[in-house]
Amino acid sequence: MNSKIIVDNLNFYYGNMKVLNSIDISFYENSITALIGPSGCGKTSFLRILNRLNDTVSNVKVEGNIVLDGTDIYKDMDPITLRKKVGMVFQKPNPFPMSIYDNVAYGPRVHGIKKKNELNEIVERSLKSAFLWDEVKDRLNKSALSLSGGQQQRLCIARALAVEPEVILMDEPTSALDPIATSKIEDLITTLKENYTVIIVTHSMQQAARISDYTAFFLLGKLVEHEKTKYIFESPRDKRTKDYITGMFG
Ligand SMILES: Nc1ncnc2c1ncn2[C@@H]1O[C@H](COP(=O)(O)OP(=O)(O)OP(=O)(O)O)[C@@H](O)[C@H]1O
Repeated sequence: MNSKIIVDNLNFYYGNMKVLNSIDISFYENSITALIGPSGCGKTSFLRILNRLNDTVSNVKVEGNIVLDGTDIYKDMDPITLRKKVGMVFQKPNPFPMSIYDNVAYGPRVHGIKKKNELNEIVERSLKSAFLWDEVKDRLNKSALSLSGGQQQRLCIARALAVEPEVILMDEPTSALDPIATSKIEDLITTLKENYTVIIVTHSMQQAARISDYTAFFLLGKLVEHEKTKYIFESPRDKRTKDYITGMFG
């Protein structure tokens, strides 16, 4: 079990407000980790720290070390390189207002790929990996906004995959979707771990239990427990974890 990302003694502040407190956690290669916890406990802030999305927010402070494959992502890596390695999928599907093809080709073009046949190959491969190819192969030049919500979210996953990241962050990627679309995305996430390290924020205990290998329970800015998902759900060590997953609070 190789650690892909090691977070060591992370503190995070919005202004004077400390929202993450002494977080130590590792994320393992080819595994899915679910981040769970009540609203406001800092899950989204934590996820955004992992690809430096908070860089643009004023008055924030990050303390501690976050190391990706041996390199500190704040001290020794620029955000562009980081975001190529660490992709993100958001809660609400957010395709760009352009064609399906151009959405997927966007990242590779930004990174300098111009040859049509190379782009065609990346678009097809990414859409296939996102389980969307068969549904859109005959209308690649149609607007991405013409797709259903579930298709749009799979397109956003294809867009993230197109730059060949190593880690994929997902912030409640199914919360805006119906059960059928959710189930498709869950199947897709499960296949992604063959090639990627996946970290997903979810409010659904069932989803965490269904798809993740590891679960991390956050409460009031602290990491209470991080274990194999099976242990978190069958025999949590901490009473607060047990209370949360059994619906006693949160
Ligand atoms: N841009 C911001 N500026 C100031 N405070 C913020 C900002 N974003 C979040 N916060 C605060 O930081 C804390 C953690 O928020 P965060 O969104 O990370 O929690 P969360 O666990 O993801 O919540 P939810 O499950 O509701 O999405 C909250 O108290 C929130 O109000």
